[in-house]
Amino acid sequence: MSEKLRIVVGSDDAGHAYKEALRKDLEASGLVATVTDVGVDADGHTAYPKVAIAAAEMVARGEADRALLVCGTGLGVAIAANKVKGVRAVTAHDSFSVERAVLSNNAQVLTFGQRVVGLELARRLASEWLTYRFDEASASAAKVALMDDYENKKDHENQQEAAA
Ligand SMILES: O=C[C@H](O)[C@H](O)COP(=O)(O)O
Repeated sequence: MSEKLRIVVGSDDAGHAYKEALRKDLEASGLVATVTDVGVDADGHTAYPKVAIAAAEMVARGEADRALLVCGTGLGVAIAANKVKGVRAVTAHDSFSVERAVLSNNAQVLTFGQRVVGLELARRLASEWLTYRFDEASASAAKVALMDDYENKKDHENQQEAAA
């Protein structure tokens, strides 16, 4: 396996228990370089977009390699993280999707729903997720690049519009 990952974890109150368990697993795994917890704490009522965007921005700035986020369904944190430029976030509750999220989509963000998936499955999926690395030389790379191209093109158009 290639070098150890820097991972950021986060959740809203609906995902707090899983986030805590997953953070402890990551810390104990010996397979990650750093684990950064962006909240929420046990009494936290921070809305899921705030936590998800904070984590995704760390990935976008290059301060973390990946993020693992939990809310009630996993959906809200994925939607919010995907608003951050350059970030690809997916909700995945099965082994094959977790594998393809990395190997096909180069998704840096994986999300779980505490109200959807069992804790032991989430823990297993997170440990599998750690073992995958996207191959920039794979046939999937050109497909992922199409998303970046679109994002960059829209950015450029918006900048031109703003300057006009
Ligand atoms: O996607 C959103 C999450 O499931 C969140 O934890 C719960 O959001 P809600 O309280 O708006 O249903």
